[in-house]
Amino acid sequence: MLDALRVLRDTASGVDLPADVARNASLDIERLSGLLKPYLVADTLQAAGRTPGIGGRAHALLPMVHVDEADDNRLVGHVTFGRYYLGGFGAAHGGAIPLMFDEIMGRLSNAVGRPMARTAYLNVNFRAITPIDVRLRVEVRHDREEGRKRFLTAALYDGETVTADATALFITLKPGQR
Ligand SMILES: CCCCC/C=C\C/C=C\C/C=C\C/C=C\CCCC(=O)SCCNC(=O)CCNC(=O)[C@H](O)C(C)(C)COP(=O)(O)OP(=O)(O)OC[C@H]1O[C@@H](n2cnc3c(N)ncnc32)[C@H](O)[C@@H]1OP(=O)(O)O
Repeated sequence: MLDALRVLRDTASGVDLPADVARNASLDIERLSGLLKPYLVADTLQAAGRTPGIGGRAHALLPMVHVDEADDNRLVGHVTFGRYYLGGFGAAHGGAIPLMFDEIMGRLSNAVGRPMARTAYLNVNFRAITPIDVRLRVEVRHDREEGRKRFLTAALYDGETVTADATALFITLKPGQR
């Protein structure tokens, strides 16, 4: 369902509709919302964002990063920002890129049984335009750990060009910390 929703999101972002088609589409989307509403649950029970086995953690907002290689301290994956993430002139929105970094760096930070950590900072440099609808490579490194602090770095590549890179600090939550 989320795959279909992603396709809808990209398609809806890319069209310019006549009014009658827009009205009919709105009615269909409202009908779908009505179909799902009886299944709303507490946020601690929802599938979205809490299902690691499903692409993008089943989180509808997240760009889908496919992991190609990973070990305890390094991850290589690929991502394609669809039309939904367009900022302008063929480039991904500058907010979508930190979103992707936070997610994939967070995933490596929390991997291999490391206890849950939260992002304390995420610094992103935009080095070149990040094109939409192009398969990009993302590389993440877990560089070092100092007590509760985990330092990670990441870069996003279009071919050999680094389009953005990031440094992040994740802090391990204390027992009982929410
Ligand atoms: C949203 C959570 C998602 C969870 C998903 C759940 C289930 C899904 C299943 C699997 C998950 C798999 C992957 C997850 C993928 C992505 C994860 C995304 C993560 C996020 O997107 S998460 C949301 C954004 N994030 C926040 O919402 C943080 C708000 N904030 C806080 O919750 C606190 O702020 C906290 C806990 C960070 C620290 O608070 P604290 O009280 O525990 O610790 P304290 O402040 O003492 O800091 C200890 C030492 O870190 C230094 N320090 C702290 N902050 C610093 C900074 N900014 N710069 C430089 N140094 C800093 C201090 O200076 C001190 O250093 P020292 O010990 O040397 O004095």
